[in-house]
Amino acid sequence: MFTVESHGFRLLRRLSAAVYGKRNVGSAAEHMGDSRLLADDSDHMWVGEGGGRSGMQHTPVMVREVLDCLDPQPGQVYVDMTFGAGGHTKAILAAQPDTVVYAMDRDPAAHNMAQNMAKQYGRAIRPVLGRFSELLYLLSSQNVQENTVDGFLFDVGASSMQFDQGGRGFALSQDGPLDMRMDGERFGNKQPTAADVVNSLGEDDLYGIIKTYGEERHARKISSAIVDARNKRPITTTKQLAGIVASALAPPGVFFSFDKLNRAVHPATKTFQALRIFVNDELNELYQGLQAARYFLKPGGRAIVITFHSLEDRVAKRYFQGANIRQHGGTSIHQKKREGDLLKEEGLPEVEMQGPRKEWTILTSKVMRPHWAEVMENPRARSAKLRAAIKN
Ligand SMILES: C[S@@+](CC[C@H](N)C(=O)[O-])C[C@H]1O[C@@H](n2cnc3c(N)ncnc32)[C@H](O)[C@@H]1O
Repeated sequence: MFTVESHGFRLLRRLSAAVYGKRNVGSAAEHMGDSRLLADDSDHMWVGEGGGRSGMQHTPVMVREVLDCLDPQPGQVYVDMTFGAGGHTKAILAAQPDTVVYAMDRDPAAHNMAQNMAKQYGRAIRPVLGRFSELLYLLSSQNVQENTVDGFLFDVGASSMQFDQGGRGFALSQDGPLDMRMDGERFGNKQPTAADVVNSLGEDDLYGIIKTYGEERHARKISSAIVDARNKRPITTTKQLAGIVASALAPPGVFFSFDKLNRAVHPATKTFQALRIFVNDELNELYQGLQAARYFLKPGGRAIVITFHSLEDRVAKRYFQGANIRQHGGTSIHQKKREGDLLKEEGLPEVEMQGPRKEWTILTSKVMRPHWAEVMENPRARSAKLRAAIKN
């Protein structure tokens, strides 16, 4: 299982160091464009991707529920931790124009959008470029003090804009360099790409990533197929990887699962998701972001987290419950055993437990899901889960 400060985190740091020292695998820029192996190379937006047609702007999810939970009041201060295309930020400002929203995103393209939007909204939008894990530094350097913010919103994962640009390497539906970094540009060539991961890590590590972050039951077959393929030539494109995974699992053209909306799921969907989560260290980022948000929230301030994946949801749920995120709770004994075997913890410091006084009052005793009408309108919303809590 994913554990904060876990195997995955250390593996990523090790790989970063290796990439920083020497780029010895085909870089994402060496785009070779092999589409032969992909079972279907039509311009179809596969399940698990942005959920809209190419070129579409990101449609914000669960806007009404976000506003109900935040309940914005005049003079309040919010942090939109995942600005994206600014849909939620705009909704907050439309509901209550007399507020200030710090609009944060790690992706420089999203940050540019925030800067452009700020030109229309003036001081109501304050763009911030960076990661959740940098929040303490970033907000402090804008003179935001401890216990002063009224609300934080996390709408995690990747945006439709990220999926829609083949050149960024997130999408199964479009050929492009196998990159997947949300903020690769910020760190030059030092941060590992998905191509670095599939070409450099050992088979067991690949298995661990695909199994853990993709919750993929065919992880062993896939990791072995990746290693076989890369021994012939480096894996550098999204279509190449999608084809390798599809060929490992089924004859080309055969899709054996369907989503809730009865749409075919590409066999490589979970592998792509796993690589994206790993490359961007998404689970550790969320956990660190929640901790930093707590520091800045006023007592009575609210934190809202929208997730699209059970592992992310588990981080939010357990964090609000005050559980020790490094402990394996809330899963079956078999899952605990599998997860424990998969990623063994190494004596790292314990995360602080909630003391006798609860740190959060949970607003969503039952996780909130989007209304079916929203899902019909915006299929990307189908797996969204919203949790909200008040800082005590
Ligand atoms: C689902 S989109 C958010 C969409 C947005 N709510 C809207 O309405 O347009 C998620 C965004 O969060 C950003 N993001 C993901 N992880 C992040 C992190 N650790 N730190 C900062 N931004 C992050 C991504 O770059 C992406 O733009």
